[in-house]
Amino acid sequence: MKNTMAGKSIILRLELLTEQIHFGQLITLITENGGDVIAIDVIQTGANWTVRDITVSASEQSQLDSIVARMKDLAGVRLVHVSDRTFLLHLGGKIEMKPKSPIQNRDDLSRVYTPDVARVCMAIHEDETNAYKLTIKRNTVAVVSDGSAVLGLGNIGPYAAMPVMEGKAMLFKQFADVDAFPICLSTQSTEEIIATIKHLAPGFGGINLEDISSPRCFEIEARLREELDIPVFHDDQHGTAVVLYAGLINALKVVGKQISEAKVVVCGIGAAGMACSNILLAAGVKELIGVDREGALVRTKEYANPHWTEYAERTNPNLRTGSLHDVIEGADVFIGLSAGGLLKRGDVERMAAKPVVFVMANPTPEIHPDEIEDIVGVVATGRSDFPNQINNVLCFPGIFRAALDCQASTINEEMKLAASAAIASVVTQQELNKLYIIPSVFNQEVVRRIREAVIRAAIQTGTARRIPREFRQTE
Ligand SMILES: NC(=O)c1ccc[n+]([C@@H]2O[C@H](COP(=O)([O-])OP(=O)(O)OC[C@H]3O[C@@H](n4cnc5c(N)ncnc54)[C@H](O)[C@@H]3O)[C@@H](O)[C@H]2O)c1
Ligand SMILES: O=C(O)C[C@H](O)C(=O)O
Ligand SMILES: [Mg+2]
Repeated sequence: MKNTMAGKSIILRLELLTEQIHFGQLITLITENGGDVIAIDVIQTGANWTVRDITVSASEQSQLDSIVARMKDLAGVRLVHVSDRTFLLHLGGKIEMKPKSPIQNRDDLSRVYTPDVARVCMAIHEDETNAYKLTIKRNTVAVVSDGSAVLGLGNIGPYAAMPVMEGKAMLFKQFADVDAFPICLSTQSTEEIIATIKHLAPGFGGINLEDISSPRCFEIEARLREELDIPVFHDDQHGTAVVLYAGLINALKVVGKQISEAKVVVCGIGAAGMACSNILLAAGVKELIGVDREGALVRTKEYANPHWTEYAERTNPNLRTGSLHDVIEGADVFIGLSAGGLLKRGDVERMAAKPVVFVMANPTPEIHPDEIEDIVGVVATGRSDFPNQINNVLCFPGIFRAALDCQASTINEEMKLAASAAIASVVTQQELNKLYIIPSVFNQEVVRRIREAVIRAAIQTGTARRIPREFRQTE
């Protein structure tokens, strides 16, 4: 399994004093440290100095790191900056807003803006449901984070969370043509987050909560679901659960096990771990053990986190106690939604035969798949650079496409289960194998099937406020 991780080439901007350093010395330094010079661009030159961009690639990040470190020590060289393709893609942000039609003359101006726009405003004032017809609401989702649990990076704050939220907005647009706005809030107060989202809801057809740490995320979502009439969906909980269940349906087929007989250990009972556990219980898992920082969650213990106490009531029927290392013995399925590096090869060796190991912490999984590939039935991660990417990106574009198209008032359990089944169904029986349990996000069937299945579920459960044309005859 090859890890083709992005970022193995960098661009070094160097200011060189030409009397002190020869270009050949730089090339030697780069090649001696395992790098290849891909391109050299002259940016500026003076009488005895020059500024150049040198693009260097290497097979390992550590080689690039040592090239950068040694450059810094060279006399006559000033390292102006180092950028890589990933950073270049982020310069100035990743998305922009564009008008749908140009404003070319006064007539256009008076229609899109005052005075004519006033008639449209009044049409909405008279009937607020017209907002779905006459504003961006029908196709727009707010991706809202407080920066408190960004990927597996933790509480890095709202500014640092923006690249992830911009990325989600890109994915919404590319995969499902949903217009999404990244919104990062400078508060981590539950009440302030709830109030802020309620105040900004009028312009949106849905709210995608993202990377808000547990347990606050549970109350924030529950209150907003109650108080708003548009879908509120905490992606780290439900998007992850939908995709996890889709992956597990297919992984269990590969290893020939039944979900009702599988012993499942979930590590990290935060936002994602809680929702994934809930979907697994609903799907019929009987022996489910949650593990977090205090070891296996068990009802004979007291927890400061009331969600863990409630969780322990519903899980761990055999009252197993101890660390992850202790309770993983004999498990058929491991699901990691905690932090990088927590799982050891020795733990996987002690699982049942043909174990299913979903190590979904981002960006660093609980164990590197290469370390266990030879001893697992199926291994999956959350990343796009390994096979079997169990990532909520497979769910959120399609589920919101469906919710917007039928103006769903909420996204309920039936809609989520329909989405899981739709994702799993994209992989045919003939295609299914250890390295292909879940479709690629680039597979266009994914959004199409989720949309269809979820709209049907919304219509059947009465949350659809609009029946899209193609569903009208058949319902
Ligand atoms: N692949 C995906 O689609 C996907 C989706 C959501 C979250 N995730 C990943 O799952 C992880 C958790 O995300 P979240 O949103 O649930 O965050 P969270 O902060 O709500 O939950 C993380 C949980 O892991 C626990 N944890 C952390 N370190 C631990 C340790 N050493 N031992 C035991 N438990 C530990 C925490 O106590 C917490 O309960 C992150 O790495 C995130 O990137 C992946
Ligand atoms: O953003 C992702 O790649 C998945 C998920 O939302 C996460 O928080 O890790
Ligand atoms: Mg997330």
